[in-house]
Amino acid sequence: MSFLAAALGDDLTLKIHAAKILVVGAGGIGCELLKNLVLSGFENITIVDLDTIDVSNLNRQFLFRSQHVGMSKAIVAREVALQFNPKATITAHHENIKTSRYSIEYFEQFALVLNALDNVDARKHVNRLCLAANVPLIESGTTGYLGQVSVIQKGTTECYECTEKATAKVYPICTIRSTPDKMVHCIVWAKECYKLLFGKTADSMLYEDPANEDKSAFMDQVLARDLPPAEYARGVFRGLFEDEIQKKLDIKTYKTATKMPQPIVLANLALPPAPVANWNDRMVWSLEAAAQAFLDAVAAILGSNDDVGSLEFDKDDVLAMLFVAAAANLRAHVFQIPTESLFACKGIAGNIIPAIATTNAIVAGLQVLEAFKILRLAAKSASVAETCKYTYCNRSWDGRGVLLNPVALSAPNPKCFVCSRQVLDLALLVKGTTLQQLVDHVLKKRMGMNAPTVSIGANTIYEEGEDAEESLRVNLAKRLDELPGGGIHHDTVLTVEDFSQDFNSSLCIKDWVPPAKAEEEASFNFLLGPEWAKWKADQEPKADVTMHDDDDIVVDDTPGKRKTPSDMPSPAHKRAKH
Ligand SMILES: Nc1ncnc2c1ncn2[C@@H]1O[C@H](COP(=O)(O)OP(=O)(O)OP(=O)(O)O)[C@@H](O)[C@H]1O
Ligand SMILES: [Zn+2]
Repeated sequence: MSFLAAALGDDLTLKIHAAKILVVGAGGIGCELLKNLVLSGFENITIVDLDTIDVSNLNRQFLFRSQHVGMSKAIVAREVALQFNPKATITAHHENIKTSRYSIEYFEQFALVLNALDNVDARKHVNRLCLAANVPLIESGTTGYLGQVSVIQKGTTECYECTEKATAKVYPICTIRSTPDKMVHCIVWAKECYKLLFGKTADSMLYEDPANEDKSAFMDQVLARDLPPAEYARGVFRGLFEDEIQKKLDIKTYKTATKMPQPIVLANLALPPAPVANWNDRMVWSLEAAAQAFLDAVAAILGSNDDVGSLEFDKDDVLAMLFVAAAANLRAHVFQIPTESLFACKGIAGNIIPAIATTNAIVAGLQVLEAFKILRLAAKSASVAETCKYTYCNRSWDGRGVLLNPVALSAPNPKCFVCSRQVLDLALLVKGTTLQQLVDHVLKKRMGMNAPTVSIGANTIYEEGEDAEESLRVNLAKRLDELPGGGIHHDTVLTVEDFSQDFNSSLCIKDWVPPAKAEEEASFNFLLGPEWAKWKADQEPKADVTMHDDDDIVVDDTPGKRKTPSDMPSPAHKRAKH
């Protein structure tokens, strides 16, 4: 430590010892970061992580060993890091950083916050709390060989939400529903199938009105929920992989296809006796094994889960993954697409890019260097924006022969609805939208709010959080135009607030009829801010413009890690629902 003190100087060394810092996340980056911080002389650290240690973490989260599997990441990370410097005070919390106890006042006690997270949602939340508490935030992320570190300070630098974090992939809906030609299409379909059978059925892209005479052949089997699980599983199998495919062949849906789909006749399969769940997950199943896995998974999910009807796919849920891998493989058999192992399916389903320990180590090291710069500044007149850098790791040497690229931090985006509090246009079909959809899809999922309050003028129509008025929940089921206080119409300005994040914004509603096709009826479309501006600009008459992506869907398979600029699709790419 004395060499370090000589290198850093007494002044900075003292500041490092005294600084109270918060680390959010004790995963791949967090373990490296905590180790670095302790070895750099930081002695007052709080670490928060909601997760427990999984065996798959051990290859890169070096504070953890096999005896720790199942234990809290934050608590084990604390115990192991203390061994590097027993004098340090490390406080560990096995909790979600979004819980109300981590309030703005809580954040105010820290000199610095360092993020080591893996999802955009938690990053947005910490971003808002750091802005509200006026504490500098050192943000980080890695995706395979790519990684970046940036520093956020209220009012002087870009915040985490000044630029759109656009990572969702877009697939044409007809490819998913009718003409898959890659395993990823089958997996997207299988995830929708999971929602159809075990989640919110009507929200699935595969759902069709049971009263519709032309509905797909599988709908009746899907809705026959009072059958015993094993019988139900066989019925759904026949509906999805035999009857529906045969029906489409009969009505010549595939007459121009180069490869004709082949229905799978369950009665003709010699199913293996052993349960497939015990097999090696790197093996590619035979058709019979995939069929058995499908039947087992459906029966097991129905038999073991009280939440059927509201389940959401999670790649780490063994039964959910078994179902998706089996359903995707069966569909791949039907469409003569090369099949994949459960392990490979999990990679595609979770959109996993393998984490690279070295990238995590580089990024965690860069975070500590930025922390040194911020502490050095404390008493001086220079600002974070002038001194700190946004640094990204390239995949290979760039034209100048560098792997690590430090660039100046950008100024706040004056159009940012978070740090510049701009009014945003929100276009949606007013008479086709409920308050619940607005709250779930726009306010929470898209705008990153945790406990939203919604008001029209002085009328609060909905609120969440501590002391929230429960009676307002009845408004969730109402259509926007039927809400109290005259309802929401074209050009109504809504105030949306989250007191826990010191966040507020105004949304100017634009009544918009999405040019949805029949397949899209079940999904909820909206355009927010720049997307609406682009939509309007695209409507201006132009010579010879081909609208090619009418029937695209956005597949929510966001890997959750922030990407480097070169890797980021443009915001317009994010929701190409034209
Ligand atoms: N809201 C949150 N509150 C606290 N910790 C969080 C929150 N969201 C994510 N984390 C933690 O951030 C860490 C991110 O680490 P990392 O990217 O290595 O993910 P992982 O879950 O360990 O690995 P993988 O996703 O590859 O299985 C995880 O330990 C995760 O539990
Ligand atoms: Zn911003």
